[in-house]
Amino acid sequence: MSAVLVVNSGSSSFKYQLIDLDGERTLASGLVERIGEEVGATKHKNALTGDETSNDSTPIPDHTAGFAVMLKAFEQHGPSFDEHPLIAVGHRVVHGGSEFDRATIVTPEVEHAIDRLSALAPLHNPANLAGIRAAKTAFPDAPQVAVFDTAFHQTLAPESYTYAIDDALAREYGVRRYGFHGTSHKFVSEKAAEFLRRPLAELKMIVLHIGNGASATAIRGGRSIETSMGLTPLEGLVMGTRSGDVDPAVVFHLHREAGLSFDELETMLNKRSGLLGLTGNGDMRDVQDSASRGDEVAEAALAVYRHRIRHYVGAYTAQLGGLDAIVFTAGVGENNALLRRRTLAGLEFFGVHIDDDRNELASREARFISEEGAPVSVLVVPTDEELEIARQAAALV
Ligand SMILES: Nc1ncnc2c1ncn2[C@@H]1O[C@H](COP(=O)(O)OP(=O)(O)O)[C@@H](O)[C@H]1O
Ligand SMILES: CC(=O)OP(=O)(O)O
Ligand SMILES: [Mg+2]
Repeated sequence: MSAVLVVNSGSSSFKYQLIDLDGERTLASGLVERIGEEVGATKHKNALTGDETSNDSTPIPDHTAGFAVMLKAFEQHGPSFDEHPLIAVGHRVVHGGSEFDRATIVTPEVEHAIDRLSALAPLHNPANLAGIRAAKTAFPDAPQVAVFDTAFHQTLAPESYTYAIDDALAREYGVRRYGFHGTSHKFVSEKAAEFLRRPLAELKMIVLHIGNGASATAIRGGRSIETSMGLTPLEGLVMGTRSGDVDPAVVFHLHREAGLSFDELETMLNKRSGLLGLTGNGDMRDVQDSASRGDEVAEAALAVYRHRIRHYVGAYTAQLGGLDAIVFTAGVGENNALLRRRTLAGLEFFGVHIDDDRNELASREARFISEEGAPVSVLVVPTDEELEIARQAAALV
């Protein structure tokens, strides 16, 4: 028995999964939301019995209180930690800066580094740290392992991670591209190679992780060589609420002309842009539904969204010097067939041929959506960041 509890903390919520690595089974999963609000909301599912519970009447002032609620759910609805003793708690940590190129056991120094990197990921790192501290209190005997979104992208070459700004300033303040969603890009690229029955070492691929947050990564021989998110998870693709690429002068212009403060602009670009900014709704399902009903604003927003993805597919094909596979993953990438088809339409000239029947097939398995024998394999590969975190945590302890 080797169970790992995986924790993915956000500022006002956390998701968790208890994973048994013998056979890689999820034993339980759940969600604690609305931390700090008047009342919290929790869900817990015992995957062994199918028993599901939820509670949305108890206030949850902070992550430590959230952990107590989670522990109680395990006690009341199982499975029990006595039968599935924890070998580790694995934490998703969004920003690991240049310090971490792999998962690591959380020591006081590591905690300190995650705290210091909060300046570069103010929305994510403080929450990740709160989760780690709560887990230490709840499970004092289990090693805590931090698995960083940035780690997989530490293989980027300087010409790919360097912003062409004042070098001394950039060095002093750690200004460079770091890249995110690395745990997912790594998991999905390995799974794609397995599915294609080809060694990862000889594959050139582009992974499109398109969820609420979205990023594209070019992977050559299993190593990340280009990725669309940058210093923070704001750069690159159009997202649910984030703008992705903009000219930085947009910030100066709106500061001077519209009188918006830097804090307001940061919030605008991170939380009120992307699909939400363009259409008033940040959820792809809703935007897609509106577009299907003929809403022109929604259709125009989707055109911007697809255009940006194609931009990266073209750029990354050039940087890879060829292309074996394009892989779609995450909430939108796995589920939105129309978006996949329209994004890659017209790319036959470089070997991309989508098979409409394969593309429309809904499935939870890795699958081809390109035509049989097409020069570029286009795949959908469901991501599983929690399983990858559990694997990396177990490998360390
Ligand atoms: N069946 C679906 N069709 C289209 N979009 C979907 C579908 N299921 C989920 N999505 C979209 O996926 C996004 C969430 O993706 P997810 O990977 O869960 O994001 P995150 O982990 O960043 O919260 C939402 O925009 C949601 O609308
Ligand atoms: C780093 C990041 O953008 O994460 P998410 O997609 O979960 O918001
Ligand atoms: Mg995600």
